[in-house]
Order: sequence, then C-alpha cells, then structure tokens
Amino acid sequence: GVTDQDILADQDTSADVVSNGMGLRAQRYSPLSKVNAQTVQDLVPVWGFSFGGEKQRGQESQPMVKDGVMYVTASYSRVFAIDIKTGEEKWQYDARLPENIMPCCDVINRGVALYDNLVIFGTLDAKLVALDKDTGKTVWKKTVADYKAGYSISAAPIVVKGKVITGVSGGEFGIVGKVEAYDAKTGEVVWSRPTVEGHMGYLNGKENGITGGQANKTWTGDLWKSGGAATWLGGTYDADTNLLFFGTGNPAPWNSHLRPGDNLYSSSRLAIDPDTGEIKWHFQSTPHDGWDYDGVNEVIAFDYQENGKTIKAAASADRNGFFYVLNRTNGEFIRGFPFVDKITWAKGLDKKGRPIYNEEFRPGNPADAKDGAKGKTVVAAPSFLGGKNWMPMAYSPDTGYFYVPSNEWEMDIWNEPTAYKKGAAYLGAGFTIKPINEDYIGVLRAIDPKTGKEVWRYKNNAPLWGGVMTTGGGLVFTGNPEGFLMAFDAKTGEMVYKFNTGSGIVGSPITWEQDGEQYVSVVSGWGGAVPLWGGEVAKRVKEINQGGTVWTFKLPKRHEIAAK
Ligand SMILES: O=C(O)c1cc(C(=O)O)c2c(n1)C(=O)C(=O)c1cc(C(=O)O)[nH]c1-2
Repeated sequence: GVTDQDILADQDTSADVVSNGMGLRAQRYSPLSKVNAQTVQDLVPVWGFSFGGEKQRGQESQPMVKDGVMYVTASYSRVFAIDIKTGEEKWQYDARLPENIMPCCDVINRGVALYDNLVIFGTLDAKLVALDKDTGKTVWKKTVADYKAGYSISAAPIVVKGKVITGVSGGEFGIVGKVEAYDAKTGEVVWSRPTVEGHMGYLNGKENGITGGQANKTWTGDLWKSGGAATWLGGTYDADTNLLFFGTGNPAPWNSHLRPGDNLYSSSRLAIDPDTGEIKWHFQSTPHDGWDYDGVNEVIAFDYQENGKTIKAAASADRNGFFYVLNRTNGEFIRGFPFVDKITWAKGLDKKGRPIYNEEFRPGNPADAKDGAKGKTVVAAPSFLGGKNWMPMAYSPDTGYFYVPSNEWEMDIWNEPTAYKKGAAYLGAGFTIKPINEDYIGVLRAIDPKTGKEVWRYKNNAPLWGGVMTTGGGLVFTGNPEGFLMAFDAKTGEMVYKFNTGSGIVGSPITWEQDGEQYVSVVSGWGGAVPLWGGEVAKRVKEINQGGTVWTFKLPKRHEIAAK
C-alpha cells in the first residue's frame, strides 16, 4: 500500500506516481531522462485503453501508477485500474450518479488519491469514495456536500499525513466553498474550513473559529451566505512550511454591483494548516471580482537564489492574466506580471499585488440602465475562462522556468439582476467569448519567475486545455485539443515530438520508470468548459471529436540495446 512517505517522496522517486501533481508541490517535474531531445522521436505507444460506453465527454484526469497498476478516472465519476504492462483492465467502478447533478463545466474528473490500499476520489454528486485497490469494491463513502444545492467534486483529492483533503465545486450556484480533511482510512471528517468570511469552521466535531473572524466585513447584506469562493481545483501541499495551498473561485453572483466590498476570501489563495484547517495567510488576486476570475489555479512551491539567499517562493498563474510570485511562508507579494498579451480590466498591480482597476472595463450596473434589466456591456480581457484555466503548469528546477498553458481571448460581458435560489444558476451576467487572433488562441509559455520574462512561446490554434509536465530529459510535455501529445525542448521551445491520440487532450501527462524503461501516459478525450461556454471560440473548435482513451508510450527495446 501507499504510505505518507511514498507520497511525500513522490517527485524524487521515479518508480511510481502516487500524488496529483507528481509530488504534493505539484511541480509536475520528473527527474527521468532516458526520454530526451535525442530519443523522444522514437517514443511509441505500447497500449491504448478505452473508457468505452456512451459516456465520453471531457477527460481531464492525471493517471496514477503504483506496483504495476494504473488508476485513472474518466468522465461521469468513473475509475479504472489497468495493468501497466499489458493495458488490460483489472476493475472498473462507476459512481452511478443521480439524474440531477449540476456540474457547471462538463462531467469531468481530474484523478484519484492513493493511500494504504485505497483508491480515493470525489464524485459529481459531491461524495468522497474510497475503493479497495485490488478489487475496486467500496470501502467507505462520505457525503461532502449537498449536490441538490449545486455542489459537486471534479478535483483530485490529495493525502497529507493520513488525511484526504478535498475542495468542492459549485461557484455558479451560490454555494459556500470549503476545504475539508477526512481520515483517509476511515472516512471520518477531521476538519472543515469554509472559504467565505463569516462561516464557522470545525475541528473534530467542535467549532474552530469563524472564517475571517466575523461575518460581513467585506460583503453586503446577506450575500456572504451564498458567497461562492468554490475550492473546485483542489490543492497542493508544501512539507517545508507544512502548509496546504488552496485557491478559491469567483464570488457569487457574478454581478459585482450587488456585493460592494472585497468579498473575502473569494478569488484568493489560502494557506491552510493541514492539522487544524486554520487559515494561516491569504492573498486575494481579484478583490471584488466582476469577471469570473476564479483564483483557484494551482500554487506551486519552489525555491530560488537571490543575492546569495534562498527565497521560499510559490507561484501561481491566475485567470485574471497576472502571474504571481509570493513568499510562501507568509503570503507576501514578491512580484507579479502579465503572462498574457492582453489585459484590459486592470492597469497593473500595486506594491502589495493588488490590482489597479480600469473601471471602464467592469460590466455596468443594471440599476443604472433605464429599464434596470441590463447594464452596460464591456469588452474585457482575458475572457472569464482566463489567461489560464484549470490546466496545470509545470516547473523545472533544471531551467528555473515555469511552463504555462495559457490562452489569448476576450469577452463581451454584461450584468443583469439576479437573486439566490437553492440549486439554480446564480450569475446575474451574460457573456460571449471571442478569440483575439486569427491563427491561434492557445500559447504554451516558458516563463522566468525571477524576471517575468517570457523565454519562449508555442502558439496553438485551439485553446490549450491540458496539463503540462517537464522532465530531467530536458523536455516539456503537453497535449492540445487537436489531439496531439507534444514534447518541446525545455530551453528552446522547439517541438521535438508529436503523436495524434485521436481526440483532444485535456488531461495531464505523467512519466515513471519500470524495469529500467521510462513510460509516458496521457489521457485523450476532448471536453471541459470550452465547448460548453466558449462562445465564438466554441464554434472555432466544434469539429473536434470526443473520445476517452489512456495512451501509454515508451521507447522501443533497441534503445536499451544501443545504450549498452
Ligand atoms: O465555480 C466553480 O465551482 C467551478 C467549478 C469548475 C469545475 O468543477 O470544473 C469550473 C469552474 N468553476 C470554472 O469557472 C471554469 O472555468 C471551469 C473550467 C473547467 C473545466 O474543467 O474545463 N471546470 C471549471
């Protein structure tokens, strides 16, 4: 079974992948180097495994590998265990969801957590399920939140010191975001931490302090009671500072004129004590958000040297178009810079990292309109799907660069009146996403976090929606909606490999070593938010076919022979 030590050492141990992010810091870096710029051209698929059925749709999973078995999730809250060597199925689990689930952004799932002999994942009806790794039979099952109120789970949980840590989705339905810890072996809840100011936290069944100290300091009226701030992308963990990093989504509703104030802790990054659920620091990237700039994107701990000193930093590329480097011990802003070409809603960041707004790019107040039905429409960039959305970036300690999957797009956005109703969409906004350039939307960027400089870029016709991985072989892997698994030279950005998987890639690649051979796996299956919410962009990519296949690659045996 998987131990805490296995999980903590995941980035440095190449024989398996036992955490989302390929290490709890989620650098998505593997030291493996047999597959490199010289050899990668020969990478060939060894098997493909179909998730089958009519249930295709978006496949955003990162597979896990332990003791010769792959554990991978698929659309509609399914899990598969597959023999690594042969691609044969060992078991599958189908959560059999109720009819009336309400995921906002496709029926996706991003992966499992492994602990002891358990395979643990979250479902679209907002449950955590722990399965026996050998049989796929349910060992425990817990309700995290009420799916009838709009809650769901799409993120991969993580396990830290024996606790499964999960967030929740539902920001478009006026839920209240939270982060929760469960005993991994029994499923008993240990702590619960709401992410909207004013709500009570719990530790071992006892009250453990109101988030933010009191209600309504940064909200208006009763809006904090349905304030959103969903923790829908899950979190990362840094053992060095013993902190969990979770991002929070947009405040609800989108119409910002209804909720004057900063609306803590929406569109923020939170550092949380994994033992108690207490918030140690917060950094709000978009106070008083009016554009759906969720602050959920992954926070990646990394160290760098400056003037002979080690800086304990963390980086995050926000939907709002800015890349942030923070001091991960206390959340202080070190620097921030745009990582996309076009940002209209803010002129820049001040010394503390707070945006300097361009108020003319905030959608107008419907109350100012003659009929009160629709406020002034503005064209804002980035679009609400963000300069970067959920798809994880990677960090290479070899180059010191972050590899950021990003998109260039803007939107028409306007506000409308709205009121909270349990289980109903709670936006108060309308929108249309539009491309900015004729020939590309996606841009994979190599970014130097010390200078903000873009070192290289690769432009992609369709929006990039898949995760990134970097390796000791000096490569950067990712996939595109056109279907290609691609590898780039980490220093120059030259594309050195591509393979067509037959459907769009919106999952995250992994690599590991078994019996002296380096394997690479990625899930293929187009979907996620773009085809559903992408407006003009969705039209541009409407020809892409759906799918649902895990592909596994390695170098042919003759490489081993040649090496000897
Ligand atoms: O506020 C939320 O609860 C929530 C949840 C999710 C999700 O669970 O995937 C997404 C979003 N928001 C969202 O804003 C968004 O752009 C998005 C894209 C995707 C995707 O998987 O393609 N999910 C989500």
